[in-house]
Amino acid sequence: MSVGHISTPTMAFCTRHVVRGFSSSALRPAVIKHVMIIGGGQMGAGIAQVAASTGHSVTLVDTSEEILNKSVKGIEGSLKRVVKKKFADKPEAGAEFIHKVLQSLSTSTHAESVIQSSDLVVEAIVENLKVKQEIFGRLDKLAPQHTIFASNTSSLPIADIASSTSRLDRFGGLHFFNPVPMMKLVEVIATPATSQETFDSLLNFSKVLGKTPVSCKDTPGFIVNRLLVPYMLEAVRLYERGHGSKEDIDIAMKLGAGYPMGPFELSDYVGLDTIKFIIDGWCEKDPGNPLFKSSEMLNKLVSEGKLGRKSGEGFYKYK
Ligand SMILES: CC(=O)CC(=O)SCCNC(=O)CCNC(=O)[C@H](O)C(C)(C)COP(=O)(O)OP(=O)(O)OC[C@H]1O[C@@H](n2cnc3c(N)ncnc32)[C@H](O)[C@@H]1OP(=O)(O)O
Ligand SMILES: NC(=O)C1=CN([C@@H]2O[C@H](COP(=O)(O)OP(=O)(O)OC[C@H]3O[C@@H](n4cnc5c(N)ncnc54)[C@H](O)[C@@H]3O)[C@@H](O)[C@H]2O)C=CC1
Repeated sequence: MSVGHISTPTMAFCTRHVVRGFSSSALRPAVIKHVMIIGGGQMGAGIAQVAASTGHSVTLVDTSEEILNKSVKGIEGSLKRVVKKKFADKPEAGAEFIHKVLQSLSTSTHAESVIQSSDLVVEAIVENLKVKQEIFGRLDKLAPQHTIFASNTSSLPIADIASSTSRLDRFGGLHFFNPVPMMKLVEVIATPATSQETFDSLLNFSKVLGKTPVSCKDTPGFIVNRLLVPYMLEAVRLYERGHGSKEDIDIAMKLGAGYPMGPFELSDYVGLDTIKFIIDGWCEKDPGNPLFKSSEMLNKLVSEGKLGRKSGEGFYKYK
């Protein structure tokens, strides 16, 4: 399926190679023009939208046309919200902007046929190490030398994901926040093997997207999730202990701590499956750490398919 027309792939490295191990005359961050985003869920669709809105040609990849149709519908809806503000007095310019963004966006169920023209691959599929390794390992064999790989993982070590490829110097983390069009932060993660040029390219790319990047080490949860996820789990445990209703806890953290969403609203927003993957993974690695203890309530909701907003029910019900 094609939403828009992809222009002829731009070989951003036609003048010089910029990654370690290449015959580069000068080491400079790469110019990233064509981006492949793998995973058209909440995060992948948001990243695709922002990248297509900032002059990149973008291909969004997922496993079925049905999912991709839904992703594109979501992007259209989000673009309308953006345009309502950005072009408040100029509806025609707003409509033209949406048209242009959608022209820069195409979709595919076959990453292999897109990889040759990709300067950057951003993976935003399910939070599962084996699945992420499998997809990167497969694409690594087909990707041009210059192509940079990045994962949007919330919690998995970037080095573990990268280990399925032969491009350790051209592999890093690009961790976006939900909802991507609104959240200004990107955590840029370097492993010990990530080259400076790759890291600089990822920093530059984040800035071109209009985001503020921060530099992170490849440690569990990087910065934000290392603080945020134990907080969300502690809220669930507080509720499990009967020390507050979820509604009161949410109100308390919004009005008492100035958070835009309470911990239960935020957990539903992020996705309970994602939170469970994160906490289970950390608990497995560091079982004695009380901050990484799971919750029976969370496990039960996930086992019942109550994953939060995306499934219609989590801690709360959504229509
Ligand atoms: C798990 C991980 O690995 C990392 C993570 O992502 S952790 C999660 C991080 N995210 C957060 O903490 C989000 C916290 N929540 C918020 O910041 C806000 O509640 C929110 C921005 C999501 C929504 O804001 P709100 O005031 O509650 O709701 P709402 O009035 O609908 O939206 C506010 C504005 O955002 C815009 N907006 C919200 N979602 C949008 C989207 N997906 N696309 C475009 N615009 C959007 C709305 O159009 C609205 O604009 P106006 O104010 O101009 O009308
Ligand atoms: N939900 C959140 O708030 C955040 C999530 N993340 C991370 O981003 C990633 C994606 O999360 P979400 O978008 O929330 O998940 P999601 O469940 O909304 O979307 C995942 C998408 O990946 C697709 N997918 C699964 N396997 C695939 C494959 N082999 N090839 C192509 N597509 C495949 C699924 O069909 C689905 O559309 C996870 O690693 C998560 O930890 C990062 C920041 C915030």
